[in-house]
Amino acid sequence: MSIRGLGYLQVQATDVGRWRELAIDALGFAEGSGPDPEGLYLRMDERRHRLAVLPGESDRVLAVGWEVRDQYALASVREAVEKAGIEVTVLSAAESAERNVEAAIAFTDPVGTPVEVFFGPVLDHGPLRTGLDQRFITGPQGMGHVVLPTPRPEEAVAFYCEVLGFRPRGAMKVAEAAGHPVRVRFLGINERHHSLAICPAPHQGDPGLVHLMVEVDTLDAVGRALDHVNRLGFSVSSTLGRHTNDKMISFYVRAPGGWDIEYGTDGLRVDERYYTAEEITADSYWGHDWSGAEPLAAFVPPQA
Ligand SMILES: Cc1ccc(O)c(O)c1CC[C@@H]1C(=O)CC[C@]2(C)C(=O)CC[C@@H]12
Ligand SMILES: [Fe+2]
Repeated sequence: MSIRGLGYLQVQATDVGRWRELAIDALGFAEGSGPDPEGLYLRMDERRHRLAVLPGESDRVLAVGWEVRDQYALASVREAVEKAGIEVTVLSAAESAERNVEAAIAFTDPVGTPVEVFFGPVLDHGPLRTGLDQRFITGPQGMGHVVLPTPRPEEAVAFYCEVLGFRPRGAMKVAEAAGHPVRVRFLGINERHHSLAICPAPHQGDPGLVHLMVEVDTLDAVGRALDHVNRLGFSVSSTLGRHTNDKMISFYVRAPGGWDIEYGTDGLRVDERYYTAEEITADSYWGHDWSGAEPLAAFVPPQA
């Protein structure tokens, strides 16, 4: 169908100051612009912002923003989502302006994730000063990928593939339940290997994210980011490693709020003419040692 890529992510955070240290001082995002003077708006490219961190009482995802080509594509997505029995709201002109897009719709996916679909991002043509002299790999591959936790992964995968037009890009067995394999499933919508992964998890609640992956153009930038992350006292959830499916060399850092940012380089570009969905049996060729990770909030029971 017509979704082109991950366009933006909006999260709510209890500690925006610490977020600023992570995103700007350690990972080299550029400061962007947006409507909330207390908000942190992070620029990766010519968009005014890609990641918005807004102050609030809890740490949670506010919107996963998927981009479509134009108003006609937006209308067709709206129709498909409504036909699937999901209520859709059209964002007001003011709400669209806040997101720096011409128009957007909002709905909740079948497993509880707040989703927005938009077209017409407003650009900032001023110079982009990233902190590590890096370029973020965005453009036709979108801003990166998100991994969503859910106790009902099959439902989520069916919705994203059958209603929104994502395509399966392989899987990895992570557990067995009642003799049946439980899999993380990777879903793609453009040349990026996956723009979305659905991760089986005990509950859907806050923060509602496992990680956001962003990609940069050089291994040196990834290395420098890792140095800054360590220097500034952030917890490294997974050491540097190379994934077996998207071939990305990345590390994972714990963001304030109990989910991770994956920071990588050298990701595969999928050619749909030849691609078939494969099952990987290891997450990485080397590295990616998760043994030092604090548990992800999505895997800690809500009452704990
Ligand atoms: C396996 C894999 C391939 C490509 C990726 O971009 C990627 O993030 C992953 C790892 C997915 C997943 C995760 O993020 C949370 C912790 C998980 C569930 C594991 O413990 C193994 C796979 C991991
Ligand atoms: Fe990832």
